[in-house]
Amino acid sequence: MSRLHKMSIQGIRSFGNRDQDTQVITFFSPLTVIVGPNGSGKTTIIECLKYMATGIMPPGAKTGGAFVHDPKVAHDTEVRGQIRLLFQDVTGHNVQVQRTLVATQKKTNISLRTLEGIIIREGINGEPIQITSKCIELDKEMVTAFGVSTAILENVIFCHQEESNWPLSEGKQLKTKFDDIFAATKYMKALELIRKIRTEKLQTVKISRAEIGHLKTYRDMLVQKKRQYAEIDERLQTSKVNVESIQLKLEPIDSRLEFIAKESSKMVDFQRRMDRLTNECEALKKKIREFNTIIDEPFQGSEDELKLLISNFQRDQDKKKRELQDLEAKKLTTERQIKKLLDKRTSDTTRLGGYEFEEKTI
Ligand SMILES: Nc1ncnc2c1ncn2[C@@H]1O[C@H](COP(=O)(O)OP(=O)(O)OP(=O)(O)O)[C@@H](O)[C@H]1O
Repeated sequence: MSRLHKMSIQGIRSFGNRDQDTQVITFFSPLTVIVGPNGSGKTTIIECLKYMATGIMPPGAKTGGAFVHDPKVAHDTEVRGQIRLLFQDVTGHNVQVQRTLVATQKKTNISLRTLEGIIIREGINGEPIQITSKCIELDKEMVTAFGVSTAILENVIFCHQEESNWPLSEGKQLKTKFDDIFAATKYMKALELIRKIRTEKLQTVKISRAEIGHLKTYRDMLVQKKRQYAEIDERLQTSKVNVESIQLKLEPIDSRLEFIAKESSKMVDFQRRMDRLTNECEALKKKIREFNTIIDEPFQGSEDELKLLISNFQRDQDKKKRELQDLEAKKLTTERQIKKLLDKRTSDTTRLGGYEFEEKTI
């Protein structure tokens, strides 16, 4: 449970803005009674507590600057109102908060501005940790520290005396207050949102169920495909083993086939040679037959004797060729001599003709 310890007020309503005007209120447990004559500042203390806890100023304070000590009363153009509160938060740690307001006297009115607040917390070892915080964040921090909602702080705990009769007000107003206090509006909105989200989620569930149905079919198909794949893979592995053993068996067959191919190629060459030789043989046989028709008396001797005979024949032929060549050379020489003699006879005949002509003319 949170608990108030002390609060100092300076420059708020009737509390002056000088240092010596600062008032410190110490709160007692379980009860603190604030007693004083009218206008002495009892309501101001409650307003200060409410402002510190919630950041909510009394009605009209923002526009008129009536919450801060009046600059006219202080005979100054600017008055700084400062409240400090020391309390124990719901976790049992001491927290010190400071909020500052500045009221400036303008020509016709007073303007009000809020300075950044300060929170000082106790660290793990009791050392103070200071955090400067923007007003809105400070308000949230205070709600957390007090462990009480803003609506309860505003309408129940620090309720302004002029508004304290709200439990006796009309039904609608009363409902609004209760809605505020119990944050019913938020709950209604939250419920509405939950219903909306539920509908959406139900729709999603419906779609998801349909998808699950499809996915189950796909999963079954996948399982079946996987099984088929495993079977095929197993068959493939067996086939691979078979292929390997067949390849091993094929190796000698391959080398045998290679050998056969080489032999076959040799055979083809041999066949070609044989064909060629057969043709040559046939041609020779034909020639022999032709020779046999020419030869009246076939040679009866051995091959060597024939070869010798042929060699002698050729030698005779060569000799005769040489004799023929000699004779032809002689013939040529004789022909040249004849030609010379004929030429000489022609010239002699011509000369003789000339002599005969001379003789006749003489
Ligand atoms: N802006 C201001 N500057 C200076 N003094 C102010 C300012 N606003 C209000 N006051 C003074 O503060 C006092 C009001 O104090 P408060 O209402 O807290 O007294 P109270 O003790 O609650 O009185 P009551 O018993 O009548 O409710 C008045 O005396 C008023 O003149």
